[in-house]
Amino acid sequence: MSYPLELKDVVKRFGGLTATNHMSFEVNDGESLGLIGPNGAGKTTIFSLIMGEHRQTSGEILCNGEDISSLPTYARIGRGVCRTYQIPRPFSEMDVLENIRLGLMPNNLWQMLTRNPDRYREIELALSVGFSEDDLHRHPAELSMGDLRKLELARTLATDPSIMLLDEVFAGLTAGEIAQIAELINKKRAEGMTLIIVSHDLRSLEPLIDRAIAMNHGSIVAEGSFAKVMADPDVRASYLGGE
Ligand SMILES: Nc1ncnc2c1ncn2[C@@H]1O[C@H](COP(=O)(O)OP(=O)(O)OP(=O)(O)O)[C@@H](O)[C@H]1O
Repeated sequence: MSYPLELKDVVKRFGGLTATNHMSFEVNDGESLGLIGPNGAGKTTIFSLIMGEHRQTSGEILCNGEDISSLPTYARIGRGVCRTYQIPRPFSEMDVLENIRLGLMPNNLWQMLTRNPDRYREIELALSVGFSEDDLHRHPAELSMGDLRKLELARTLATDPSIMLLDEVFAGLTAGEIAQIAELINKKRAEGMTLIIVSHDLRSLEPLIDRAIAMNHGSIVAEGSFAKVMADPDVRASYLGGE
C-alpha cells in the first residue's frame, strides 16, 4: 500500500548532531497529522527533508509510493507537496498579488518570461485566504503577522498542492487571526487536502488534526489520537516538563 507521504528510517545529521534519528511514519490520504515536540525536537528539519531543502543522511522519503529522496525541491512541489515557513518569507519589494504570482510561476525560465500572469487566479487565491480587495497591492511591511501567514498559505496553494506542510501557522497571531487560519485549514481538510501541521499552540491544533506524533531529540516519542499522545508519560516529561 502506498501513502501520499511516507518516511522510512530517515536519519539527518548536522555534523555531530542527529536532528532526525531513524524516523519512520506515514500520512494517509486526506489525513491531518499534527507533529508536536519541544524546541529543537526536529520538526522543522522533517519538513526541510520532505521538501528536499536538506538531504537526509540515510533513509527514504516516498510520495505516493515513489522514492522522492533525491529529487530537487521543484520536482517535489510538482508532485503536489508544499510547505509554509515558521518565519514568513515574502519578497518585500513585491505586493500581495506579485508574491502569489511567484507561487503560480512554472519551473521553466522561458515560460516564466513569456507567460502572461493569471490575474484572475492570483486574485481568487488572495481572496480565498481572507484578503480583501483593499489588501491586494499592499507590501509585506504593511501586513500584520496574520496577513503574512495568509500570504504564505496563498503562495503555497498557488502550487496546486495535495499535501501541505504547515509550520507554526499560529505563531504570533491574535485570537481572531488564529480563528481565521483555523477556518481555512478546516476548509482544506473538507476538500480532502492531506496535511501535516507543526504547532506549539496545542489548543488551536487539537481540533484540526486526526492524529498526532510527538517527537523529541529527533525520534518519535508517542503516536495516536491527540488525547492519547498528550497523556503519554514520555510526552509529558519531554514536552510539558512532567506536569
Ligand atoms: N541547518 C542546520 N545546521 C545545524 N543544525 C541544525 C540545522 N537545522 C536544525 N539544526 C538543529 O537540529 C535540531 C532540530 O532543529 P529543528 O529546527 O528541526 O527543531 P524544531 O523541533 O523545529 O524546533 P522549534 O520548535 O524550535 O522550531 C536542533 O538542535 C537544531 O539546532
